[in-house]
Amino acid sequence: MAFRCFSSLGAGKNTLVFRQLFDCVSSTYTYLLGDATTKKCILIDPVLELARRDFQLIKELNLKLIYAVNTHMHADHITGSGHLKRLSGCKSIISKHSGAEADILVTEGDYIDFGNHKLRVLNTPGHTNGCCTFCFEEHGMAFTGDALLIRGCGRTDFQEGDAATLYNSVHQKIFALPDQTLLYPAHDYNGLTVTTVDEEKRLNPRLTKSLHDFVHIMDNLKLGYPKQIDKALPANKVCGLYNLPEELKDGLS
Ligand SMILES: N[C@@H](CCC(=O)N[C@@H](CSS)C(=O)NCC(=O)O)C(=O)O
Ligand SMILES: [Fe+2]
Repeated sequence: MAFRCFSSLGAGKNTLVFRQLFDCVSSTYTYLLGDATTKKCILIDPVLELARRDFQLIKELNLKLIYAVNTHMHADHITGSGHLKRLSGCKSIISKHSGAEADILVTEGDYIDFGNHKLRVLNTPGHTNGCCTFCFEEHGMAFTGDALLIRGCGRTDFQEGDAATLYNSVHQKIFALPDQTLLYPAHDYNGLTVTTVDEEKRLNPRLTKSLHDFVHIMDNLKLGYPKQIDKALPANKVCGLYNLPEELKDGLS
């Protein structure tokens, strides 16, 4: 399977290991965040079919995976969390409002620690009830899941989607972050990799509108359902290990 990989070190802090990884099938970004000093690392939004790729990279970088974190219960792909738990012994994390099982359930104000670094959890519902944005204040970064996409946002026509709730989440939580905050989404369908709070406040074609107009836009997107939704939702409710396709069961034990 082909995939793109982008990598960089965090500005001015040589203890951060950061990789943006991509799944071409679902256009999902997986983020590897590691602490070079303690070797502890986490993955945000891993994809089942690429869990071995991610684990191999972690081993090559001499890191130890401690958490597989999901920004929400994904509808378009099966999370790699369950497989990574088996491969590495890490723990899974998701919002307590997601309706999904995980080893650790988080909510607003909680922190996800990895070595000398930590992410602050913001609840940003609207695409789903359990959508979180993870703020990495030390490096001016935030991982927005499907709440905010680059020049777009998560759809609100299934799971517990609610356009007004999403609008308020973005305006009150994500747009309240410093303007230069780098925003990393869970997907991009146009080849873009990162944006900023300032860019989206000025240029997002949906979220620059009034609440009324935003709701109208979201009610009329007319998107096709994600191709993998029927297998992804039941699997992701239990960390990705339910009803796995036969070909993916090989090598999991
Ligand atoms: N074609 C893809 C699904 C695309 C899609 O619905 N993406 C979601 C995020 S994954 S739940 C979304 O919210 N999109 C918003 C948009 O404006 O595109 C597939 O078949 O998997
Ligand atoms: Fe989603």
